[in-house]
Amino acid sequence: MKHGIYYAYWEHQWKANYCYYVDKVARLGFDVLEIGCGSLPDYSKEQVSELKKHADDHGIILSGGYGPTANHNIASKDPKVRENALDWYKRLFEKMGELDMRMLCGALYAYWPIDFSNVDSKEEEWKRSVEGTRLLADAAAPYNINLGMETINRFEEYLLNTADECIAFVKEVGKDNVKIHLDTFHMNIEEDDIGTAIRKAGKLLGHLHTGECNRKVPGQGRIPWHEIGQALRDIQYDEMVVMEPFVLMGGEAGRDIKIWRDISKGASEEQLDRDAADAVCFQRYMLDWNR
Ligand SMILES: O=C(CO)[C@@H](O)[C@H](O)[C@H](O)CO
Ligand SMILES: [Mn+2]
Repeated sequence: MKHGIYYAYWEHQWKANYCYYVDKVARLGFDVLEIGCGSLPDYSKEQVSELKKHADDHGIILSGGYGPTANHNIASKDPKVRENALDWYKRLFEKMGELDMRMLCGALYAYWPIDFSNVDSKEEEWKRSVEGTRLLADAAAPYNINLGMETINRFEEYLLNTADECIAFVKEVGKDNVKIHLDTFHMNIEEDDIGTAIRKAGKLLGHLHTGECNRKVPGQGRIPWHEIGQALRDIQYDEMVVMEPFVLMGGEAGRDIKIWRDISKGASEEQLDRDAADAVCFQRYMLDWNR
């Protein structure tokens, strides 16, 4: 099991200087840095090789998170949008390949966060999404990239809210590199039983995000970590566990994640760092059955 953190814990925008965060997370005791992929297709050769060198020098694995914008919606009603989205993802996969990135996760089956004033019937959306995801999977396969279909709560998404829905979706897509991606924050809202959801996902679970009920770092809240650790052991989960805390107001991230108060309580960067370092120790202890 590899333990990671999403860079946006420290940031307000959906892009950043990832070299800085590679250095930081290596120092704090992580194995993985998850980066926001929105800016990657436009990276120059130099930017790619600089980031790759940082990651290699620090022994950090990079994974990719992406909340697709509406113009990157692979399930859009508009065929032109779907076509442009696929082209954009192809450029992304090429860059991810150069960076040795093997996981892209998020609401890749549609876009995020959803504008609920403009939704189609779930059945129609699902059908287009299955087709679009198959195309994405075929484009990602030559680079050995797995796609994590993130199961997201009802206030942000409407296609995949529960593990059951994600299992059905991934099975229908039927591509080896399309995996289930669960997130403890969303599961806390939607699942009857978090352990059961993980066990049902079983070998199809390809990625896991962690965070408390209010998106603080693991260990500062009331998510049932013992139950999750037991379920991960039951399915012998051996992929990445990436914490995704969000505690800062403002910017694109504050708006999309809906942070309307300073959850960090004015924490300095040093304090955020200490909390992350404590959280990764906690997460290894609670979840890593193979440690
Ligand atoms: O859990 C979420 C959203 O609530 C994320 O994983 C999201 O997809 C990512 O933050 C976008 O970059
Ligand atoms: Mn998540």
